[in-house]
Amino acid sequence: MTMNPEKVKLGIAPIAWTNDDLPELGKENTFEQCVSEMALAGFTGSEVGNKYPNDPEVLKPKLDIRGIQICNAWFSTFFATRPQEETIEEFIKHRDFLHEMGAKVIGCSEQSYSIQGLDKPIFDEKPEFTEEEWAKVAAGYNKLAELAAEKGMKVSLHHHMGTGIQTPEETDKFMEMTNDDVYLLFDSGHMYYSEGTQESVEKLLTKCVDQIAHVHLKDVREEVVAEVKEDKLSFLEGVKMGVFTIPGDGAIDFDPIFKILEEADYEGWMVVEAEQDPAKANPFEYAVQTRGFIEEKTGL
Ligand SMILES: O=C1C[C@@H](O)[C@H](O)[C@@H](O)C1=O
Ligand SMILES: [Co+2]
Repeated sequence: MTMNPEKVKLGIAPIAWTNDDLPELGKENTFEQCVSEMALAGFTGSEVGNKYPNDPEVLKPKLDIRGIQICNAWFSTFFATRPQEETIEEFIKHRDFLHEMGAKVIGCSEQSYSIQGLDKPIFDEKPEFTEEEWAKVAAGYNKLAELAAEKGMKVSLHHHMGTGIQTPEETDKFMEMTNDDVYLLFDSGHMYYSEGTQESVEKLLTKCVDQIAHVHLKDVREEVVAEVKEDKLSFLEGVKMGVFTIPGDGAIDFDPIFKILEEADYEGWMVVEAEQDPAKANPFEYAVQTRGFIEEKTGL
């Protein structure tokens, strides 16, 4: 199976070098080492990490010289629990920064009541939204889509472990409740982690594929998921133990994932986002390994 390199671009996230959610992981890795190794491993896109210069005039030349483009950056929304204007105000700043950097997509996650950064068992205490909260979230994202369109950009929702939009049913509900200009950021690792089956990943992907604006590729180590469940561990404890890994190194079969995207004529970025402890999983070596895996599977 081959994917069209004119349509599908490959990026990698800085989270494997320095983890912004767990800053002690990879604190020794510098911004320049990170982006140099991304380029050396054969990637042309990156998301934005905390160590990246936040002035586009400083950041852009440092990426241009390495042949790297910014394709997205995480944005947290709080529509269920805070006044809409608060999220909107922050979103406009974020949108304008990404627009200046040349990105076309803004990947957002609804973080009201999220436990992803808390010391709570990830499989037992995820939030559930009331119908009233769902309505606020949907209205908020419809507004973000309009604001993104002002700059020719797309807003996309990242379904995420430990949030109110984690499972296939919740993701589906979100997509049904929002307008057609609200897109999905599909993350293979989060869907597999939530449901534990290849089938659920493929089913959601097939159902939503025409609404996907951005893809995060990550794999899952099933034996670590079992420990997380058994010992009632938090999301970040799971990350430290290696619940996520690079595509090709875990339980997920990526052949059907690439096939579904290709058959739907997916156009956009696929970003390897495999957060692990860099002391145990050398980020450059893992980047090179997964770049080879993706080339073998897709021809990209
Ligand atoms: O897109 C993501 C951003 C990270 O901060 C997050 O926790 C990770 O798991 C992810 O998928
Ligand atoms: Co992700």
